[in-house]
Parts: sequence; structure tokens; C-alpha cells
Amino acid sequence: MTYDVSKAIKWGIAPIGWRNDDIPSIGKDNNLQQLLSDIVVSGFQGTEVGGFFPEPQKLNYELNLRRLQIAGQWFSSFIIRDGIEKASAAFEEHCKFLQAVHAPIAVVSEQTYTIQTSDTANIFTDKHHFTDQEWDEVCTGLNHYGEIAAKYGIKVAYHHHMGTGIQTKAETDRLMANTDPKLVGLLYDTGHIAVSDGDYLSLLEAHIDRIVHVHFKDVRFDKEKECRQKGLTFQNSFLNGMFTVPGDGDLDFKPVFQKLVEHQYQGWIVVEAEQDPAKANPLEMAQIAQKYIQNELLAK
Ligand SMILES: O=C1C[C@@H](O)[C@H](O)[C@@H](O)C1=O
Ligand SMILES: [Co+2]
Repeated sequence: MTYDVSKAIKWGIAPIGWRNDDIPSIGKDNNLQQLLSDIVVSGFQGTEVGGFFPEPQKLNYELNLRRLQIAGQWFSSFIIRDGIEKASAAFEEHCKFLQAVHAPIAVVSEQTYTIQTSDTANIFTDKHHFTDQEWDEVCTGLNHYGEIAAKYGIKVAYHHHMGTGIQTKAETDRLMANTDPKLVGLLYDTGHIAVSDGDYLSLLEAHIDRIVHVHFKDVRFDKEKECRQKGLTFQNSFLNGMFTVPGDGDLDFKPVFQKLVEHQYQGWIVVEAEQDPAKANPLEMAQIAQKYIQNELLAK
């Protein structure tokens, strides 16, 4: 069968531009209906589940009214802190929710020792490095998550993330080498790897066969430089405008999209740009991203 980009790739936008789960005070006036309607107006097919989303029945009702779909949801994993058994029980509950909202992807990040929500840690220098034993626990636990997810028809997409034990390409390489490709896929997030390594294409090229979910997050290089020089926390960095939507920052998404298409990627690409909604109107940002996707990626 020939590969058809318009059928193979679904485009979403994450709630994080409207409301941020880690800072509940920002964007608190943006309710679910507003968010979902903005997503429709800006021409996206779906979203990920935000922390403020309701239980599945109510959510499905609001989604169906707007013909929107759920791509997936973030799962804060604590395999090292809690042990595999306890962490897996929490993950299984997560999968039940995802199945009830017909989502194909569980976005997993090991959050033991994360500094992404710290009020003081320098996000550019202070992250934790797993010990060999911690690596073994995480990889074993993630394989187990993959088995659980499969029972619900869901795939695990591991999210490499600034400030966590699996942030850099080298760390993601190690994770990919020590987990079962049938059980653990990769979420490729352009913004996180660009800020971490200063290079966002090598990770894509190295693990293109493992990528099961994509986040398109753009970076404003001038803001990144400023945040780095000041040694800001993760939250202060994004409140300071380090991230934005594709088309508004300095990353070139054309080679990324081309590579995904060349490899006949099937799945979601979700625009995800945490910023302060008081400074960056989320609907306007969604429209900038959609224009970039249509004019610079799909029209070429
Ligand atoms: O996928 C993501 C989910 C958020 O909660 C996270 O902090 C953000 O940076 C991200 O990339
Ligand atoms: Co992301």
C-alpha cells in the first residue's frame, strides 16, 4: 500500500499552552470547552490529556461534539522511588484511563530525581545521573510497562526530558539499547533534545525505528541563551519564553518532518509549547503553528 501522509500522520496540539499541570495558577481561566474549541478553530485533530481534564465519559462527550481525538497522556513514573510493582500498578490505572478515551499512546517519563519542577535547581547543569543499578531498574520496569500497555492496546512512548535521568542523546541511546523494541517506543521531542544537546537531528536519525510519538516544540535561541546564562529553573525558563510553537522559534522542522515521512511514520505529531498564556495567546500560537505546518511542511 502506498504511504499517504494525510492518513498516516495525525496532528495535535497539547493543552500545555493553555494550562500547565505543574503551575496550576497560570491559564486557570481556560476551561476544557474553551481549549477544545480553540483546537478545532486552529485546525488540529486532537490533543493530549491535561491534568485538569474530567473523567472519560465527560471527556468523550466533549471530544465527540468537536470530532476531536486523544493522542495520549503523560505518566509520571516512579520506578526507582517506588519499585516496579507499585509503579506498575499506577501505570495500569493510567492505561485503563487511556483505553477509555481511545488513546493509543502512554507518554512515560521516569520522574525519580527530576529537577523539572524544582524552584531552585539550574535546569542546564543540575540534573541527576542514574547509577548502573538505577538504569537496570528503569529498563526492567519500562519493559514491564510495555507488557501492561499491550493488554490495553496501547504503546509506551518514553519521553526524554530536560532535568531527568534520561535527557541527553547518550542517555536515550542507553535506554533504547537496554529495552525491548517490541515493548518500549520513543517519544521524540524536538525542544527537549535541542536544549539538552544543541542538536536535535542526531537523536531522530539514530532512533527513527523506535519513534512512536512526536512532540514538536520550538526553541527561541536568544531566550535559551539568556536562561542558560542566568542558570534558571525549568519553569522559569519556559515562563521566560524559551519554548514556543513551530514557526515562531529557531528550529527548522523541515528536515525532521522529511525524515519522518521518508520512514513512513504512522502516528501523531503533537505541537507542544509551554509558555505563559498571558504573554502568548494560546489560540494565536496554535494558528501560527498550523500555518507553519500547512505552508512549510505539507505544501512542499
Ligand atoms: O511532554 C511534555 C509534558 C510536560 O508535562 C513537560 O513538562 C513538557 O516539557 C513536555 O515536553
Ligand atoms: Co514533550
